[in-house]
Amino acid sequence: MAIQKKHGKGRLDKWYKLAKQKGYRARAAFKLIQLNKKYNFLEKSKVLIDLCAAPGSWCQVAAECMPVNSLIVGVDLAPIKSIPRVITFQSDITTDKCRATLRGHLKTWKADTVLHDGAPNVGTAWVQDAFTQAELVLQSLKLATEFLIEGGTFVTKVFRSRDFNNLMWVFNQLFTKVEATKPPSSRSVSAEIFVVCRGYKAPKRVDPKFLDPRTVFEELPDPTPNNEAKVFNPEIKKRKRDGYEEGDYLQFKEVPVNEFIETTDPIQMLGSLNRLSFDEKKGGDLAIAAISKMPETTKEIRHCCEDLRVLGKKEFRALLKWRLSVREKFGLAVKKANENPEFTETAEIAPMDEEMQIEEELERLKMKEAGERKRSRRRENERKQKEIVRLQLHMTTPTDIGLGQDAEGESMFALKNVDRVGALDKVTKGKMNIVVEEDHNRPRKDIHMGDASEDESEDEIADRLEAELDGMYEQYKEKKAETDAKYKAKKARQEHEDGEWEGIKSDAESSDDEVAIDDAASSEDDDSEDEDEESGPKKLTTHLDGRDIKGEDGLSKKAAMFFDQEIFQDIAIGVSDEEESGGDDEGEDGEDDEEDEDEAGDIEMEDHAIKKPTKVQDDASETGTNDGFETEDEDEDTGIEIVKTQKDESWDAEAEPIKNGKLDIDIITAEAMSLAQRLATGKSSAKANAIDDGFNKYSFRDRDGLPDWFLDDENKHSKPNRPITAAGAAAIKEKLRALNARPIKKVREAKDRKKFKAAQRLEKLRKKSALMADEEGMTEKEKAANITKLMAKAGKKKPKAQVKVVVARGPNKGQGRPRGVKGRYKIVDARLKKDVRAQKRIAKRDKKR
Ligand SMILES: C[S@@+](CC[C@H](N)C(=O)[O-])C[C@H]1O[C@@H](n2cnc3c(N)ncnc32)[C@H](O)[C@@H]1O
Repeated sequence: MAIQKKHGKGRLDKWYKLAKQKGYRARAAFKLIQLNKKYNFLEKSKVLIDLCAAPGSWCQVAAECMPVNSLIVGVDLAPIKSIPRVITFQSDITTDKCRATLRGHLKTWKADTVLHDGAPNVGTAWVQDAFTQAELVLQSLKLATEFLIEGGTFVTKVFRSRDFNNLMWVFNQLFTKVEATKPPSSRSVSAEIFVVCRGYKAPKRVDPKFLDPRTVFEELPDPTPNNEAKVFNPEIKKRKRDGYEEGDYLQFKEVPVNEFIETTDPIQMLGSLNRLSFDEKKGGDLAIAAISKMPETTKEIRHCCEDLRVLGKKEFRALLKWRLSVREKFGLAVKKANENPEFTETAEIAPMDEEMQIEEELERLKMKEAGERKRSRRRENERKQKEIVRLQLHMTTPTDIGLGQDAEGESMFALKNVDRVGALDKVTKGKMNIVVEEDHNRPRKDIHMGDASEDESEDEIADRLEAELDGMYEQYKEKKAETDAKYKAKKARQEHEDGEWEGIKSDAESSDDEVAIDDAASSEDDDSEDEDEESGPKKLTTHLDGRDIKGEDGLSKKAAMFFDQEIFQDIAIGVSDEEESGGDDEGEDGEDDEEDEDEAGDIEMEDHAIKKPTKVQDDASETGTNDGFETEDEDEDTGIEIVKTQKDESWDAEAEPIKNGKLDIDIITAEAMSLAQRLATGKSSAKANAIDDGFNKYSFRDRDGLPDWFLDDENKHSKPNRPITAAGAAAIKEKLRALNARPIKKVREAKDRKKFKAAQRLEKLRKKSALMADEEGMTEKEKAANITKLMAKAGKKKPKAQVKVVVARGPNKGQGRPRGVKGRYKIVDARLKKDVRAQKRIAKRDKKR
């Protein structure tokens, strides 16, 4: 049974083995070691409390890392075998008795660090367990607030559950720096995460609500970005599960259109139905037939009735107007006020105009919709919780569920993720109070990104949705960067090349769940409020604006920078100029940034890059190092890479690229090689054709104002298909073969070392000869003979020191230098020596035969 359990969680992993080797009582030791490596809190601590310490591996680590004579106190429900330099006792950390015992041990001292690795036994009821664990965390925090010194550190394990954000918020209220991190030794399938809270603020009085699980983990009615701000709002009640109406299990709802005309609550109908049917068999035949024939019942109205769920404000308005006119024709009462009985009274007193009426109706619709959204969110949360349970049972992996890493598709389209962005960012930075203020003072659109605000115009809504989509895309990119090393590398390259990434990057970082958790505190929590105010959409706008900055020539900033390079000094840029210069200056700053090409006036080879002049590549092995050329990572999208040779200082766009019948440019893709070969034929038609080819559907794409996600997607899939000739492919193959044939770096370095040593020896020799030449007591002949001797000696290889082979014998064999052996020696096994000799003998005998 025990063995099974060990295998069950993959316990016999490297950390388990390492813990065994090092004598730690649990593999958990490495979690603390790794946390301490990152944050260095143990070395600075003199007093430490380890809550939930059994079997005691954290205490062992603390005893190793903390200064001698430190006080370490460990407590657990389970007994802890004694550990040198550590005081341990058995108690429940949620009890007063435990508190009193701790006080007894610490006397008047304060703890520099409080550790908590407590976990109730995680079984099948994971959701319940997670909650109890969260309660344990709060309990340990309570003890920490009592025993920690100002500036002290609290390290706790937390499970990534729905209470996680609430806990983070509380930590942020009590500590200056809070970071959540998962040490490498923590199993990836485990939902545990460690939160390191540094700089205890030691407030005079801690609001008991901060430490009361009932308030902290209270379920929120509306998981909008600022929901955590309402954690302590006593008015918030638990969410009610309403589910489907009794007996109503149909999701698609349809009623005959005449019911809509007759109803007194049309808004309710529009909000809850999917379709208004004109099918005469389904409703009052006559009424429907009459409605159908009316001129007011236009094609558009019929179309709107087909699917109410996809309608917008405008269509609803049209339907309501149409209903009124049909009612009028039927001689039914047409109330100017909202016909909902709820509002009838008000209508009589102060009749609203139609516009206001519609607005109000729409508002109600919106509220209803919001309710539905909430319900679907709740269903989604429940699904995730089930997934977590499945995860605990090893039926799934964390990436399958939304634990900070939604599946790609989900993260792209789950609007709620965007909602969380700002909230979590602010939660982790402890700025919830600021959010609350903003909530009061600002229009809702800044905060409730997911819900439409009443005052928003259609344009504003569109803008907001666009910004949300941009935000989601940034988030998606961040997540992708976390999991996809290739993507990360590409992004890093982009960042390196393009300072414009900065804004987006920080924005996205702050918007990412995981990143926010891991990096929140490290990214300096002192961010000013102003920075907080500049949330998502604003920064995104900055980014877009930044990209649109035009250079003097009307080029984009990036293109302008590119053409600022020396090699373009003499080249006039633009379509006409290009023609003037014979069409040779077709390069441009390729990579992925096709958007620049139009602005730069470069009409061709959009993916191709002309690199800044660098040195020749050829005699790299000669020089012994690869400093003969600049190493550039090849981007998958890069086309041509033209490297200016050292000799050819006068390289310019018009220089002849063919020398001795060979292309004197460094081309790294088959497409580019094919094109270059075509051009290198020197035929004017080839050049003209190449230019003509440049005028294709990809050349003049208008990308102004298009969102990043769209452009990135387009860049990925919509690119010109350039022909590759057999000769072009062969040339590239040959190039690569030659490149591969070059000695590897290590060999070149070894050769270099050899050369360097030879030069050193020569220098020594030169000095000695000079001394000898100056010596007075020697004849010239003697001097010459001596110098020749010196030179001969220097040229000789030093004989390799003999290695004495010693057979290991006796009880102490293999321990220390054998007696009577001087110089280099090698201990061999007697058996091995005999075997080797026997083999040699046999080989000799066979040879003789
Ligand atoms: C993961 S283990 C701790 C491992 C420990 N950090 C180490 O390095 O050896 C979790 C411990 O929490 C303890 N625990 C759970 N609830 C507790 C409570 N209310 N009071 C004290 N200890 C508790 C359990 O007894 C268990 O030994």
